[in-house]
This record gives sequence, structure tokens and C-alpha cells, in this order.
Amino acid sequence: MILHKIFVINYRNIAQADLQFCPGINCFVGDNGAGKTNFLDAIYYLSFCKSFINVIDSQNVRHHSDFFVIQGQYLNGDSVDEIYCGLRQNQKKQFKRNKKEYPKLSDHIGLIPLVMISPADEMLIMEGSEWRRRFLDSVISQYDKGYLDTLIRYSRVLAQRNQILKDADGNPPADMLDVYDGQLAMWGAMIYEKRKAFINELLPVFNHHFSNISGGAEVIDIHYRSHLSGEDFELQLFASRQRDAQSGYTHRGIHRDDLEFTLGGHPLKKEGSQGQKKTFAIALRLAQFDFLTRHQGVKPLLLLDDIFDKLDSLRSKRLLELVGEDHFSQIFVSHTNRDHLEAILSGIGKEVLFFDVANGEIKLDNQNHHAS
Ligand SMILES: Nc1ncnc2c1ncn2[C@@H]1O[C@H](COP(=O)(O)OP(=O)(O)OP(=O)(O)O)[C@@H](O)[C@H]1O
Repeated sequence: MILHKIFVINYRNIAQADLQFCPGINCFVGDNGAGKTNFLDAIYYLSFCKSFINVIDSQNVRHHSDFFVIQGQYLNGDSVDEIYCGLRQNQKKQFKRNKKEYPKLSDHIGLIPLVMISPADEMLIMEGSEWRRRFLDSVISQYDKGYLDTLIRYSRVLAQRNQILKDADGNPPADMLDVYDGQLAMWGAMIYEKRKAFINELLPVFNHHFSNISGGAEVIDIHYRSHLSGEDFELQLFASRQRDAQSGYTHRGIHRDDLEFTLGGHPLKKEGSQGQKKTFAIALRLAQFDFLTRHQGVKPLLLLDDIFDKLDSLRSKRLLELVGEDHFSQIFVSHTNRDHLEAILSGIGKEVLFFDVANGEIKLDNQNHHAS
């Protein structure tokens, strides 16, 4: 799968861009605040129907404009797909494949597999458990349509259960809780099994990537923590009813799942250096890449936003060697320094194309003869 062309109008600070890419490595170089991440975000948008940076769509429209358009042409063997996204302020977003509007946006998820590695991945390690659940959900739903549907059903019932807990003033009707608990137990068990299977399959690949980039000296691990790994979930919901009624909130369930990351047996969040945390997050994303490739039979697009910051030169080199392998397909990289990027990419056996980014304007660099 290759993004061959993109056309962008009024997306964040990008007034207009009309670009064609190479199937190898496409590099976007510019100063801080130039619009590199915004541009990668536009590519991300076409895969996930939403921004990576800001989920409030109205704020992604360029200041003083009232609409944005992102349009991409994708090639996959002989097939061509045109994906269109248009948003006008205060109107419903339009998302089309080959001029045909999707009945629901979730139908599009997974069609253009994509993995983004960005500084925001640090949140996976440093922030609350919702970030790690979001990671699980976004990867699994890219290859498993039923997962997203089950998750939506679970969340709907959970919201209903929480609402009656809040409304009932400490005394919710038991017959309604019986119904909700039965449904939560059913959808919850399905989600738990899929998350568990995903982590089990991800772990060895993740370990492999981590030791490749780090040189193999550090021992890291991931543990999936869920209330559902213990006692019967419906019994837990039942036992927790009084406490739930007092707080107006459901305390047990897959909405509290978490991933525990460790380094040498200790919490990575507390013990890891900045470079170790970054390496961990990158290995996780690369494992996600392998996972999607295996499950979808298509290599995802890989977006590397400001990826070399905080990595020592050896780790940067190992990472680039890895990324330069045929294992990966088309890659989009952002960086502030062209000479540095060119030095890291030298010797890579892939076509490389440079683009200059300044004040939201993106142009093909006229020195592209340096590309290998
Ligand atoms: N809706 C918007 N309209 C206009 N400009 C916006 C909008 N949203 C964000 N911006 C501008 O985009 C700029 C940030 O762009 P971006 O994050 O892409 O920079 P970058 O090139 O990735 O920088 P860095 O190297 O620091 O990561 C900021 O100046 C911000 O004001």
C-alpha cells in the first residue's frame, strides 16, 4: 500500500499542498512549528477518520477558514483508491472512498493501515491507563471489525449502567442492573479475550525489536492487567453494586484494563531513562506494524515524527537500519535538520525524497539529486 498523491486545503496551518510521493522514504524538513507534524497528521487522518493531534475537528480547520479538505490517492498493486475527507464548520464530516460516501466512518478503519511513531507515544508510558487502552483498541480495531462493534456495545451499556447508578440516588433497581451486568459480562469477556490474544502475539515481536534497537542489554516486559483475569466478571459486578451505587460509577470491568511496562522487573515509568522509554515506545509501534502486516496481509504506511530526538547515535543508527529493510514499505519522516537526516539515511537502499516545510507550505526540495 502506497500513498501516491495527496491534496490538502486548510488543514491546521497548511493552506494548500498538492504533492506526489515516492514509494520509499519521504522526508519533511523544517523548523519548529513549520507544519511537519500537521502534515503527517493529515496523512493519519485519511486512515483513521480523525486527527492524531486533536480529536475536536473544528479546531483542525485552518484559522480564519471554514472548511478543510484532505484527499489521498493510494496504490495497492493494480488497484487505486481515492479517499476524500471534507469538513465544513458546523456540518457533518464527509468521508468518501472512490466518490462514495461511507455510511459509517468505522467502515473505513483498517482499509489504509498506518502506524505512526511520534513524541506523543511517551504518553503511553507516562500517562494514565486510558492511553494504553486506546493503544490496544486502535490496533485491534484496525484488523478486527467485530472488536470495534463489541467495544461500542460494551461502552453503551456501561454508560447506561453508570447513568442509573447516578440517577437512583444510592438505590438502583436490581432488575435493571441484572440486565446490564449480563450484557457487560458478555461483551467484556469477548474484548478481554481479544486483548489477551493480541498481547500474547505482540510480546515476542516487541522484545525482538527492543533488543535490536537497544543492543540487547536491557530486560523489558509487558503484563496485561484486567479484572477479567480473576474471578467471574458478572460476580464481580454483583459484588461491587453497593460501592458502585454510592459513587455512581462501575468499578469493575475491561474499561479499567491496563498494560504494565517493566524494565529489569521495575516500573518503566519510574526507572527508565528518556532514551529507554523512547526505545520502548518505538519497539511497541514497530511490533504493532508487524502485527498489522501479518493480520492484514498489507504493509502499513509508517509515519516517523521527530523520532531521533533523545536517542543516542547507536540507537538511531540501529533504528534506521531496521527501517531501511524491505520489511517496511513506504515511510514518511519529519525532522528539523536536513544534513542530520541525510547523514542518518545515507547508505539506505531505498528511494529517498526530501520536502521543505515552512510556515505551513510544503515544497519538493530542489536538491533531491542527493537522494539515493
Ligand atoms: N487550526 C490551525 N490553524 C492554523 N495554524 C495552526 C492550527 N493548528 C495548529 N496550527 C499551528 O501549527 C503550528 C505547529 O505545527 P506542527 O506541530 O506541525 O510543527 P512542526 O513542524 O511539527 O514543529 P516541531 O519541529 O516543533 O515538531 C503552530 O504554529 C500552530 O499555531
